Amino acid sequence: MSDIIKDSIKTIPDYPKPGIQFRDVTSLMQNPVAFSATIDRFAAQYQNSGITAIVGTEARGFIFGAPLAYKMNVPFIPVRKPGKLPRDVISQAYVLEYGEDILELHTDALSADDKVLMVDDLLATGGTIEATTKLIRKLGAHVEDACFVVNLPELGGEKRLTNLSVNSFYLTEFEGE
Ligand SMILES: O=P(O)(O)OC[C@H]1O[C@H](OP(=O)(O)OP(=O)(O)O)[C@H](O)[C@@H]1O
Ligand SMILES: Nc1ncnc2[nH]cnc12
Repeated sequence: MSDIIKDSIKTIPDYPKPGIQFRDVTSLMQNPVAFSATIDRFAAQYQNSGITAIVGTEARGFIFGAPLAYKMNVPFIPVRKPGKLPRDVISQAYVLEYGEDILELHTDALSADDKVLMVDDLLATGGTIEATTKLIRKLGAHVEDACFVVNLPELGGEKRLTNLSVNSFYLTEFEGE
């Protein structure tokens, strides 16, 4: 069956390293019908969910998180790579499918009253979203859910989120392709 979201995502073999099948959402963003369908499907999933803030992780989490926050009329909170946020921050180290890094969040961005939806383009090993979950919880806020355009089930991120007691939602999956 044709799926406008999955069909609009290109796969680039051996990028950025040999053995990685890179699922490229820039081709989805180039297609306005696919891009708006993506944001509309996330918004439909979370309408009436009581979400008070959306957290998106640099860089591709910004691309989907900011329009969703606009559509849901809630704040958009960026989680950024080190040294990019100007006020007081908390930090969290993490490991990726092809490297390692640190993520940061402004200390005044969230409070204990917040019910947070995390948004990213893709779930692979789950390292990025686990680090983002830890940052949000360090501020005392509640992680309500995580949503992704793409899940790569073979890389184990979904299991990692289950272990963290975080519900997850995906628009499409690539498995053995
Ligand atoms: O589940 P994981 O194994 O953590 O991988 C998924 C993360 O990797 C990619 O970001 P990347 O760190 O490549 O940065 P970018 O968004 O700046 O391209 C992607 O946008 C996710 O955030
Ligand atoms: N295979 C992959 N494709 C696109 N982005 C990614 N981020 C981590 N793994 C990825």
